[in-house]
Amino acid sequence: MAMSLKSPACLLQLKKSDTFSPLLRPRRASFASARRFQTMAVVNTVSTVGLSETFTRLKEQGKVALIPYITAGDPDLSTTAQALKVLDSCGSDIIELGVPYSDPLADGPVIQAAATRSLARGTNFDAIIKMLEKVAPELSCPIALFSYYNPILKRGVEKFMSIINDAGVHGLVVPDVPLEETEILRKEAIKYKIELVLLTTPTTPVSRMKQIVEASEGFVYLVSSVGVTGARTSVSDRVQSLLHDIKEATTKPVAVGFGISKPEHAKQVANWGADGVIVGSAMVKLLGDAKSPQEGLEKLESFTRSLKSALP
Ligand SMILES: O=P(O)(O)OC[C@@H](O)[C@@H](O)c1c[nH]c2ccccc12
Repeated sequence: MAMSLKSPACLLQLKKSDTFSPLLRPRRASFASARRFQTMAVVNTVSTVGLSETFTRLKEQGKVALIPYITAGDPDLSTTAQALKVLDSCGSDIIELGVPYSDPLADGPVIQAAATRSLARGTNFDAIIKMLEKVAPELSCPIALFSYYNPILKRGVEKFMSIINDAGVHGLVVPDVPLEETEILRKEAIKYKIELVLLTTPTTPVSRMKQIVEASEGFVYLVSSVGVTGARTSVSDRVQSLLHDIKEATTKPVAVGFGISKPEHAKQVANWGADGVIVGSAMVKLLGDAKSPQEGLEKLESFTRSLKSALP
């Protein structure tokens, strides 16, 4: 669908969008969300498949997944809601939505600043969930929520999984959960049909990488470089050998993140055999630097399209 945010009609289109892509399947739902789903059915909601099925479908089509990350509530939650729709309608295959956290140790300055802005506006988990309950049924691509471990523990693992499942979330990425503690998360995630994505890095020993890929659901997150998130001028060519090693160990899809900020980076990583490409800081920067939310959304749209067109 040719989509531009130039005209207000576009936002109208976004609201009416009932993109029924071949990826759609009746969502698994708890009773509560099933009831909500039935009542919503009249308003052209779309339903999405989960992370691993998305990768399966893309692989059948010889395509590589584009996976943007944005921080919820930056610059505000209503812009986040629109950004999710823009990302969805401009070619994203999975969207990583970050829950802002006060101590984002693995994040570089761009995402740290986004989290600070969002928290300063009063963004909290309940408000994010409320927004998702409204927006998720209108998206044709699945959401993978991104949260640090502490907020999950504070709310209670089972409660957290149940809440995000009811809100229509399909996946969860927790960058700072030690592998030894993933068992608790995994058990509850499986119970609530949430795909728990685990991360492996360039310094992860092969034996530990094998445990991680074995336990990871949805896809394996390969962190491309040591350090924190943030756009790099180039993507380390070590990624090629890391992808090779992981693909020797598993048939699960592998998506690469960290530093990817240009279409040529995305193309390079796809050529090295990645099943998905994750872009965060570069997306977050567009929204954060924009003079207005509208300008941020327009820049997000054209950047997403440029990345998508660089991928098979
Ligand atoms: O920002 P980058 O360099 O494009 O990397 C993706 C990253 O933003 C996203 O996946 C993410 C956001 N916060 C994180 C913390 C740890 C690992 C990954 C992340």
